[in-house]
Amino acid sequence: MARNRKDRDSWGTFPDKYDWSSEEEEPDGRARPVQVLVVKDDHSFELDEAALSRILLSEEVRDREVVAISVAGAFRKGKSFLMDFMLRYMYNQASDGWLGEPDEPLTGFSWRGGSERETTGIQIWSEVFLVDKPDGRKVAVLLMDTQGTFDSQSTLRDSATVFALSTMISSMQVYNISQNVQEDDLQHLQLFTEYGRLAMEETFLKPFQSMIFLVRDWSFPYEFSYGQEGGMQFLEKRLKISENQHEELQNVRKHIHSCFTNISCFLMPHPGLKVATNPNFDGRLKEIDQEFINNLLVLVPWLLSPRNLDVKEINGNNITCRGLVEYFKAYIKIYQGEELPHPKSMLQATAEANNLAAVAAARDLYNKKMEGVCGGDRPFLAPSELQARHGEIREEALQLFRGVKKMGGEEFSRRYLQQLEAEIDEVFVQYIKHNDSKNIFHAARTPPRSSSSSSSCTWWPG
Ligand SMILES: Nc1nc2c(ncn2[C@@H]2O[C@H](COP(=O)(O)OP(=O)(O)OP(=O)(O)O)[C@@H](O)[C@H]2O)c(=O)[nH]1
Ligand SMILES: [Mg+2]
Repeated sequence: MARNRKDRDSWGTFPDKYDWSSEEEEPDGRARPVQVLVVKDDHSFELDEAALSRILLSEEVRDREVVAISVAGAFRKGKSFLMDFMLRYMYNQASDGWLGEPDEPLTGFSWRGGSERETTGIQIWSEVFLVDKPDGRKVAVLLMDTQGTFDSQSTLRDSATVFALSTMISSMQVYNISQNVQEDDLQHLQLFTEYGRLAMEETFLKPFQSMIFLVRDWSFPYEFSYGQEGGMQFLEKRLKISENQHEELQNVRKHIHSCFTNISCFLMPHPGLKVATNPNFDGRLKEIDQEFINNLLVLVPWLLSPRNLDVKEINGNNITCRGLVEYFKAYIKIYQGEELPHPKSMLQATAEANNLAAVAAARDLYNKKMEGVCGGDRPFLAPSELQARHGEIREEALQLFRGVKKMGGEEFSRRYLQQLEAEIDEVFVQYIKHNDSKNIFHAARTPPRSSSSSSSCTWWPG
C-alpha cells in the first residue's frame, strides 16, 4: 500500500503529515476509481459489495465517521474533470501548490471530450482519505463520481436511481449544471430526490444533507459574480417562493427546501475553448483559462477544507464507513425490488393521465345510460333489445373516448381504448344477469323487487 505511493508521478510529492488509509490499488500501485454500482444492459442494478467492502471496511477507516462527497448531474458536463481536481486537493492539501504543475495531465476518475457518455453507475476513489477536523476528530473522506443523467442509453429510472442513491449515500451532493439554473433542473432535482425519499424510511428530519448547485460556464458575472457569494445571491433569487407565483413553481421550491439541510451555490466561469473543444486536451493547467483556475482555487477548498467537511448523518446519527456499507446495501435492495413506482417522463405521465381520465369519463357515460335502460328500477327487457341498446351506448362511450384530446398519440391510446372496451363488456355481462333476474321473477309470477332492494346489488358499477 503506502510503499508505492511516493512512486505516483501525477500527484506530485505527498506531505508526510498525510495519513494514508484504505486503498485498493492497481498492480502498479496506483489508486484508481472503483465501480461499486453497475447499471446493467437490462437496466437492472448491481452493487459490487466486495469492492465496496474492500475500500470501506479496511481496518484504518471502517470505524471512522465518514464524509461522502458526490458529483451528479447531466452527462458530459465536466463532472469527472472536476472530481480530479478534488483528488489533487486531497492528495496535496497541505501545500499551496495543490493544483499541480502547469504541464501535468489531469488523471484520476476517467474524463474525456466527445459527445458520448463516459462514467457509468457509481464509482468511488479507491483511497479513503483520513483528515483531521479542527475539532480534533479524524474523519474518513470518500469521493464518489456518478453516471451523468439523461444520456441516450439510460432510462429515466436509471438516471433517477443513480442520482437518488448518490444523494442518499453522500453528505454533500454537488449538483453539476450548465450555464444557468433552469426550471427543468429544479424539476429533475425534485423528481430524483422524491425517488430517494420514497426509498428511505419516514423521517421527521430533512432526508438529505448538503446540496451544492455548481453552475458551470456561468456567463453573467456582471449580474452575479463568480464564486460562492454571487452563487448564493443568485440561488436565493431562483429558489424564492412568493405568493403570486404559480403553485407549480412554489411546490418545486418547497420540495427542494424540505429535502436538504444546507443548500448553496457556486458560479464557475467557462474554462476556455481548449478545454471545451480540443480533442487533444489532456487537462494540463496551462491550457485552462486563468479565471477558471482562480475559481477552482476557491471552489475546491471551499468544498473540501477540513472545517467544511460534514460527516454523513442518517436520522440524526453520524455514520461510519462500516455503517455506510450497510446503508448502501439496504438502499440498493429497495431499488432492485419491484415495490417502488417507476419514474416516468413528463409526456408519458401526462399521456397516461389524459387517457385514464378519458376512460373514466367514457365508462361513466356507459354506466349512466345503461342504468337508465335496465338499471335497478327498470322493467325486464327482451335480451335482443338489451343487446341493441348496449351496442348503441357502447359505441357512444367509445366515441366519447376517441373525441377527448389526449397526449401520447394514437398508438399509445389504443391500449386504453382496448381497456375501455373490455371493462364495458364485463359490466354488460352483469347487466344481462341483472336483467335476467327480473325475468325469473316475472316468470314465477312473483312481484317484481322494489327499486330499493334491487338497487342494493353489490356488483353495481360506479
Ligand atoms: N464547457 C465546459 N467544458 C468542460 C468543463 N469542465 C470540463 N469540461 C470538458 O467537458 C468534457 C467532459 O468532461 P467529463 O468530466 O468527462 O464530463 P462528465 O460530466 O463526467 O461526463 P459523463 O461521465 O459522460 O457524465 C471534457 O471535454 C472536458 O474537457 C467546464 O467547466 N465547461
Ligand atoms: Mg464522468
